[in-house]
Formats: sequence, structure tokens, C-alpha cells
Amino acid sequence: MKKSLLDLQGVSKSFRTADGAPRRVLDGVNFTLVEGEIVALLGKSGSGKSTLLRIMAGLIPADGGSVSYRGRSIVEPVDGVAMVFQSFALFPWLTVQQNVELGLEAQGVAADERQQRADAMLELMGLGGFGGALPRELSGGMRQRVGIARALVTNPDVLLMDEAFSALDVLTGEGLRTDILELWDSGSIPTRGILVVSHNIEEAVMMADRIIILSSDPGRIRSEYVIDVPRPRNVDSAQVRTLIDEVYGLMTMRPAPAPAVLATVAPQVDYRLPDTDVGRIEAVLELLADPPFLGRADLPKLADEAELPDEELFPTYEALGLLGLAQVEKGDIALTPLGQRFAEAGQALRQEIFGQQLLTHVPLAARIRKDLEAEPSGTLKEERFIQLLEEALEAEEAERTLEIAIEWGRYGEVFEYDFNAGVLKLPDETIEAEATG
Ligand SMILES: Nc1ncnc2c1ncn2[C@@H]1O[C@H](COP(=O)(O)OP(=O)(O)OP(=O)(O)O)[C@@H](O)[C@H]1O
Repeated sequence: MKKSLLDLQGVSKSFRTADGAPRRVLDGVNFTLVEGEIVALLGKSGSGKSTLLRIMAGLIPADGGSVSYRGRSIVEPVDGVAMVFQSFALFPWLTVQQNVELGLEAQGVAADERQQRADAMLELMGLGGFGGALPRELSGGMRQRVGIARALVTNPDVLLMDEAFSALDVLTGEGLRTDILELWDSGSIPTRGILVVSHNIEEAVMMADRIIILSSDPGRIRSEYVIDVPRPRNVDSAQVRTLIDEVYGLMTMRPAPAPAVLATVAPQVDYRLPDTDVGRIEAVLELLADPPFLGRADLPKLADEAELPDEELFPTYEALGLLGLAQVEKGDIALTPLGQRFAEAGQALRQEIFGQQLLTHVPLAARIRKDLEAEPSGTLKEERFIQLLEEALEAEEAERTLEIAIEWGRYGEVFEYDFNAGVLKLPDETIEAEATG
């Protein structure tokens, strides 16, 4: 059996929301990284991926469960586990060489050896000759090479990478990723296990032996996907395209409800609404309805056509699914009959369909509408709903979720909103109809 490098059992973590209430970000996470594997961790924004990585790096403690590296409990950063950050995290006043030597200094390595090892690592990372440069003199891609060199120079047993390529342009990110895989696959580095957090499905499929998908609120491991294809992988091969499709499907799928509640299952009032707007929802729906897709599309192909990044497309797919306008299955997205009707409808009918779906499928919108109807004035301050959401979400999330509900609600003519007063109200015609009826 392969030896375990990192082992997490029943790990939980809560943070305090703005009003001091604890909010559980991770709950009962079990995960083992074994020798010889690259694992990619995917999940929606805010699902707790970085938190999990920081726990493994010993940068923050878990609240519950056990976290160990080669059988030893992790309570602080340990030699043997190194991390690469999205933001590069270089010291701007230190040279490239000094930045790379930092990790060795912390380990008490003598100056001569530090210099030698840093030189060799800079050479390996294609940075030979840049040792004396300051970070600001380098391009983003080269800066991240420094960040990676600083982690690798310590000869880490385990390398943790937190969206290490996402701040780079696509080509630069791909180049760097390929270089790291070459170092790994050729055995040029002593690292025995790599864990990468990513937003990018293609990146995960190109790199990993295993993909783990984290669900949100609280973060739990929702699915695991093994990729049994030798590296280097060809991104254009049918095999890799199929894998990307399947992972797309897993990512956009809402967790399957228990069969008994299939018809009635609805998210909670405090469900974190997907961060997308009506414009994007309409645009993606139209793209899907039009040729060449005519109602059904392969997700990566739709992504190419839409020219939107995954971070914007995923929430939009989720919104379409939530509202019953489209369904995602196995790497495809298909319009439902109602979604088809929506696509063919004029503006007024679109808004009506949207409003009805909102009331049926988004409990927060239904709650706002019901509370407004119960008020003689038909108006309510938005604070009330912010407070309601803050019972489960942190302040910023609560505000964002309400903002989305308000935008959707206005479009669906379910309620109106006075921006200056921060007041929600029933649409005028509802109040008139109630007064006369
Ligand atoms: N120090 C902290 N104090 C309070 N809340 C925090 C703290 N760190 C993270 N959180 C919250 O925990 C949740 C998970 O954050 P985390 O950064 O781990 O998610 P993520 O999946 O990495 O997101 P992203 O993909 O956007 O980077 C978020 O709601 C975040 O706001």
C-alpha cells in the first residue's frame, strides 16, 4: 500500500461572521494524499479550498478532527510541506536570489549551501541570471517561477499550490504548469505528493491523478474522480476532452437530493445564490437556444462560444438549473421545455416566467414576497433580510446574496426596490389589485 503523506480525518473549521456568530466553513473532511500522486481540489468560490490548504500547511489550526503529515500532527508549518500562493507572496525589497533563499534560512541552512541550492533551483526554473533582479523587474510569469523556486528549494516532500497559475495569462500559466509536471514526472525534484487548488477544470484534468470536488456550506468532499491517463496529456485528445466534460458535469451538478424529496427539494432561505446577473443568464440561455446548439450543448464548447471565464459561467449554469430553465447532465447542458419557452418569448413573458420560477425555486425571493404581502404598506427595509441572512452567512455574503435576490426579483417583477431608501416594496400593480380586489 502506498504511504500516506497528509492525512485529514473529520476536519472542521468555523470562522466568526460579522455579528460574532460562528459559521462552519469545513465540516467532516476526510482526505489522504498518498506518495506518488497529484491531487487537484476543485470547488465553488468560498467552498473552503484555501482554508483546507492553509490547514494542511499548518498556517491555521482546524477546530476539530485530526491533521497529520507522515503520522505527525500538524500544528504549525512543518519542514517537508511547502506552499505556493496565487499572489506569489514575494518580498519586493529582496532580490530574486534572497527570496528563494528565505525558505532555507528558516530551516537553518548555512549561507554557502543556501546560495548554491538557490542558484541550482533558479537554473532549473529557467531563471538563471535573474538572481540579482528585484521582483518588480520581472513579468508575472517569472515572479511566479520565483514563488515556485522558493517552495521547491527546500526539497519539499509535499507541495501545496493555491491557484498558483490563475493570476497569469493563459499561455504563461500553461507553460509553467507543463514545466512543473516535467520536473515531477522526470523525478528531477524529490517531492512525493502535490495538491493543487484550482478553479480551472482543464488544468485539474491535465495535472491530476485524482480530482476532489468540495461542496459548499459547509465544505465537504462531494465527489472524487480518478484520472488514469499517463502524462504528458494532450489537451486536444478525445480522451482528455471527455474527461474535461465529465468533470464539468460533476462540478455544475447540484448535489443529488434524496429520491423521496426529489420534487419538493428546495434550497434554504440562506442559500448562497450564484453570483450572476440577469444579463448573463439571458445571454447564456440564448446562446444555448440558438444554432449550433439548438437547446443542448457540450459545456466546454458552450464556454468557448460564450467567451466567459468559468468563474462567471458556473454561477450562471447554477442559476439556470436553480430556476428550472436548464439542466446539466454529464458535461452537457440542456434547456428544459420551460427554458425553451423562455428563449422564444418576448420580454414581458420572459419576465413573467422568471418571476414565477423565482417564487417557486428561490426561498429567499418567496420569503421577501410573503413578508411584503403581510405588511399593510407593502414595504420593508432591506436590513431585515440582511439580518436574516447573517444568521447563516457572513456580512459580505449576506449582502451579496440579497443583492442578487433583489436584482432577480426586480426583473421577475416579484418586488421592487428603492435603492436610495434601501426599501423593498410590492410592485405597484399588486398593491392596486389588492386595494380594488
Ligand atoms: N480568516 C477568516 N475569517 C473569516 N472568514 C473567513 C476567513 N478565511 C476564510 N473565510 C471565509 O471562509 C469561506 C471559505 O473561504 P476560502 O478562501 O477557503 O474559500 P475558497 O474555496 O478557497 O474560495 P476561492 O475559490 O474564492 O478562493 C469564505 O466564505 C471566506 O469568506
